[in-house]
Amino acid sequence: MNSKNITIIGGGNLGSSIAKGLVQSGLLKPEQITVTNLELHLIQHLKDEIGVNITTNNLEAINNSQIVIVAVKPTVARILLNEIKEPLQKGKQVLISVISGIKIQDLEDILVDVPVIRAMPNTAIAIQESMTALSFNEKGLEHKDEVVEIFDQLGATMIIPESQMPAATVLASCGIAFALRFMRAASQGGIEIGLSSKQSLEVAAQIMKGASKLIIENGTHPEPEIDKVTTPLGVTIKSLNKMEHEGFSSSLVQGVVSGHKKILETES
Ligand SMILES: NC(=O)C1=CN([C@@H]2O[C@H](COP(=O)(O)OP(=O)(O)OC[C@H]3O[C@@H](n4cnc5c(N)ncnc54)[C@H](OP(=O)(O)O)[C@@H]3O)[C@@H](O)[C@H]2O)C=CC1
Ligand SMILES: O=C(O)[C@@H]1CCC=N1
Repeated sequence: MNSKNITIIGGGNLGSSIAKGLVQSGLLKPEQITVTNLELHLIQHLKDEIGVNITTNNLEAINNSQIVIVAVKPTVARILLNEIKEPLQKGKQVLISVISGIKIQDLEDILVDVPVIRAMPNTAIAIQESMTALSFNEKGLEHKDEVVEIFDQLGATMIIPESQMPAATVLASCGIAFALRFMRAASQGGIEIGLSSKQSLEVAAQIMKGASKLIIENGTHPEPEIDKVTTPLGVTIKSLNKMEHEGFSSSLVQGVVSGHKKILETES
């Protein structure tokens, strides 16, 4: 990896987060990373804060790179891919698409004979804590090790068949927003029972970190961990039962399924 350059096309929410994570990881030097955008002033902060190259010239950036990450909105994806297909087909750069709802076949229809990987990360990639799902086309598989090496530096990585990509999009990528909404709701509850807004948020963030680490580091399931907290006749079970009466788990499951239906419509 040390000698390769990466271009990120589309320095928006996710593209900028990927650039930040890459620099923080130390896997590449900032000068090996180029971020492009339609308007340079919108990504000037990346040059100022993390020292990566910035440009509006997609073709030049691609020609100077071996790995190209495309992070534009689905609505402009096809136009963009048609604009950049020539240098990609000539140079055989590895193309990593984080665009949701655009299948490998759609990418291959435009980019003939190019190694293609679909990656579905979340914005915690900026701090190397993403959950990233990866699917490869046949040529992309030749680059599996180096692509996994990159995303392993940026959090946890899961290789999945592309048929699971809609599910991974909802749970891994949208899921960080679901978790943050839980955090906000918990902290609002905290304020109502007497903690300051600052205290509430600090507590809510730390309980989520603690809960995550318990599961990730111990390899256990949430339910036995919940059992350890629920004292008979106690406070926790009173709160949990009220939450469940109000549809807590059910609303989360339905929300996830609803997002899945939406992405399946896009991918069909
Ligand atoms: N945000 C997230 O958490 C996640 C997003 N994704 C996917 O990643 C993609 C990007 O999402 P997100 O970062 O939120 O979107 P943003 O709109 O924040 O970022 C996309 C950026 O690409 C720029 N852009 C558009 N056209 C071009 C072009 N031709 N050349 C260079 N840059 C261009 C846009 O500029 P302008 O605004 O001026 O149009 C914008 O700054 C989407 O396809 C999304 O589905 C996947 C997983 C998680
Ligand atoms: O909301 C969206 O459509 C994108 C895809 C995954 C996360 N954000």
